[in-house]
Amino acid sequence: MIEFRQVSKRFPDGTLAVEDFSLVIPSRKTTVFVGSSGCGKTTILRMINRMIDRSSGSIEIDGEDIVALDKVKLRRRIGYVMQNSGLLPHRKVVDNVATVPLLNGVPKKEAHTRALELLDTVGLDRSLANRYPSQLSGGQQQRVGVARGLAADPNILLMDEPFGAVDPLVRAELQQELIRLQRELDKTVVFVTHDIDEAFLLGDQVVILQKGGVIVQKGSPTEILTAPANDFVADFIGATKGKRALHIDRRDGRDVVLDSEGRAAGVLVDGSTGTGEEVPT
Ligand SMILES: Nc1ncnc2c1ncn2[C@@H]1O[C@H](COP(=O)(O)OP(=O)(O)OP(=O)(O)O)[C@@H](O)[C@H]1O
Repeated sequence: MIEFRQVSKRFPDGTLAVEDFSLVIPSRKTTVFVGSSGCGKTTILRMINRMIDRSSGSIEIDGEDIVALDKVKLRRRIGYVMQNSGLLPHRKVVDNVATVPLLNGVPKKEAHTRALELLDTVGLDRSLANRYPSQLSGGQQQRVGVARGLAADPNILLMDEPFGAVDPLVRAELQQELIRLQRELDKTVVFVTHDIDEAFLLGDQVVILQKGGVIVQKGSPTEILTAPANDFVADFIGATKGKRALHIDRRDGRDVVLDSEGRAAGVLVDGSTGTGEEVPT
C-alpha cells in the first residue's frame, strides 16, 4: 500500500504543482490518475519513486516513509514506464531490458535470460532482442519499455502515459496486454493518463484530478459513472454530452444497447463475461 499524507510539492521557481494531497493506493490493484494537462499527475507519480522529492507531508510504502530510504535503491525497486519508452538508443533491446537487474548486481547471463523471458511476457518475439530501439515500431518500443519496467520484478509499477504516443489501434492492443499482465503479475500499478476512457478501462481505482493535484473524485469506474461528484466530473467523463447515457432498445428479441445518438453500441448478454453478437450499425 502506498499512502500520501498531506503532500505538497513546490518547485524551485515557486510553482505549487501539488497541494495537500492525501490518498491511499491499495496494493495489487491499478490506480489511475486522470486529469487535464498540468494538474500534477506526473509530479504525484514521480514523488513515489523520489524522482521528485516532496516539499512537505509524507509518503509511505507499506508503512515505511520513503524519505528514510536510499533514493537509488528505492528507484531500482519500483518499475517505471514512460510515454516515449525512455529506451537507451545505443543499446540493444535485450540490454535495455537487462539494465536495472545488472545495476542490481544480477550476473550478466542470468539478466539476459530473464530479459528474454520478459520479452515473452510482454508479447514480443525474441528475434527482436538484438535490434536497437530505432528498429522497432512505436508499439514494440512501448512493450520493451514495459518489459524494462518489470525487469527487477518490482511490486510497484509506475506508468506515465505509457500508451500516449502510439496510434489508437496499437493503444487498444497495449491496454488489453496490460490488463492480461496485471491479472498474471498482480502488481500495484499506478498509471497516469488524460484519457478518461483509458482510466475507466484500466483502473480499479480512478482518481480525477484538477490543478494543484486536487482530487475532485476517486472511486471505481462504476462509482464515478453512476454518481459523478459534480459538474466538472460529469463534464470530464462525458456525461453531460450524453456520451455515457446508453439506453436499451428491444429489437428482434434482443436487448440492444444504444448510444446517445441512437447508434447501436452492443447487445446485452446473460452474465457478465458472455460474448454477445455484434450488432450491425
Ligand atoms: N521542474 C518544474 N519546475 C517548475 N514547475 C514545474 C516543473 N515540473 C512541473 N511543473 C509544473 O507543475 C505543474 C504540474 O505539472 P505535471 O507535469 O505534474 O502535470 P501533469 O498533470 O502531469 O501534466 P501533463 O498531462 O501535461 O503531463 C504544472 O503547472 C507544471 O508546469
